[in-house]
Amino acid sequence: MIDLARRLPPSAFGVVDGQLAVEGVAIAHIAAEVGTPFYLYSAKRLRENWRTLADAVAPLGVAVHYAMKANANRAVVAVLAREGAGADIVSGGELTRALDAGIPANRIVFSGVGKTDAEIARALDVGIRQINAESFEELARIDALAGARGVVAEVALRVNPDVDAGTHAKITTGKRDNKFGIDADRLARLDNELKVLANVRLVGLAVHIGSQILSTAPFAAAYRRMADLTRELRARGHALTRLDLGGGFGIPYRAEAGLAAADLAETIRTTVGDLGVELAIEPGRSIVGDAGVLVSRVAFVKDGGDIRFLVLDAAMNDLMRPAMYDSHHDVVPVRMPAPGAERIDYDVVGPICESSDTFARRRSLPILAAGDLVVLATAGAYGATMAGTYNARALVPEVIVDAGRFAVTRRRIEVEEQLSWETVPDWL
Ligand SMILES: Cc1ncc(COP(=O)(O)O)c(C=O)c1O
Ligand SMILES: N[C@@H](CCCC[NH3+])C(=O)O
Repeated sequence: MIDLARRLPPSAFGVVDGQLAVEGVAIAHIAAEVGTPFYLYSAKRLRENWRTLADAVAPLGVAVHYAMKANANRAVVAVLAREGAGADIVSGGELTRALDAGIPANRIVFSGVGKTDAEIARALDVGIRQINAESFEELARIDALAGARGVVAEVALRVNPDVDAGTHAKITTGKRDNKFGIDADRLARLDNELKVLANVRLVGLAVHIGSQILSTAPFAAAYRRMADLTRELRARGHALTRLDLGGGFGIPYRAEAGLAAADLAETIRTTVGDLGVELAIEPGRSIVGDAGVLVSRVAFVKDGGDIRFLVLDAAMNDLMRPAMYDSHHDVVPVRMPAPGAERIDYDVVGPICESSDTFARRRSLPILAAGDLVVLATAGAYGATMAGTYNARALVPEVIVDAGRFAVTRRRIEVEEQLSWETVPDWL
């Protein structure tokens, strides 16, 4: 129905009085109160995405651990916690945020190649469900820290299955030359390693091959590999009862189809469904991606001769993905153009002094003027969590809408406040 807004899910985004609205609330109204740029999330869409995935895998008994790195906003995680989400965390900070949102410790798993002693110790102290260890070195460290506490740590071993996920090179994680997990053919070492690690109980294996994967084939290959390895290790006497299948389920950023939850469920069923283990997945992007947009105002329309630049007040520090991965985000004007209105090509850029501060090149859009609002669509995942303060910019606010109400869930952190984070030593 909104022809410009292919990536704005109609259950959350619509047009009211010729203006883009979220859950019936005019985005221009929120922008007038909050100031631009800001992230805007729909609680309704978060719940919808959660239920679509959780319901699809429920018949297989799959636990869903939301990957906090995609969006760790307090209100966003609280919405998911109330839906019954567990969490996949990669830092002590994410542990704090997961617990704060009300996710029970026994539904939290901890991934990551470089966990610190303090992070492991805290995870053990609060009693999380499982640590996903990524190396034999980490296994030994967990053993020592668990021993010092008189507890036995439940650990899954993340395996690198050497599967090409067919995604962007910067977000692939399951190839042998990636830093993640232990090579499957080095698992033979486990038998001896575990003999001397009395404070670690190996409960299962874990895998995560990358992000924004749009076909089931790489998942099927990785999951089959995990099924084989689980059987092999069991045959060697390891009592494995769990298998963590990771996340990575791709969503549409342009015209492509996302990975359907039903297809994922079917892939899980046919590859690991009969393994007799507790299964889990770790979705991030597929839960929050299309539930959020970045709202920005046009600062200038600059005539650059051959190129017309749409200079926004949002920049790469607010939404890093285009600069980092050349990723596509639909740019959608908040005021709907008249049918048949003229369109021209713009390079959509931010104000930062880097050429990579470019959201889109040669993007066909209706004619826009300084002061107009636009949204960058599909920005709910890896948007605010990857934002920074480059060029001494403010950290942008985050706003959540639910059933016709909106609230600023993180306020803008102005540079004056950022100054208070730092001191100048008096001996300098
Ligand atoms: C271990 C782990 N689990 C889950 C995820 C979530 O991935 P996605 O947001 O693509 O679902 C990631 C990020 O790629 C990850 O590194
Ligand atoms: N940050 C990446 C995804 C990486 C996922 C983390 N393992 C993105 O925006 O697409």
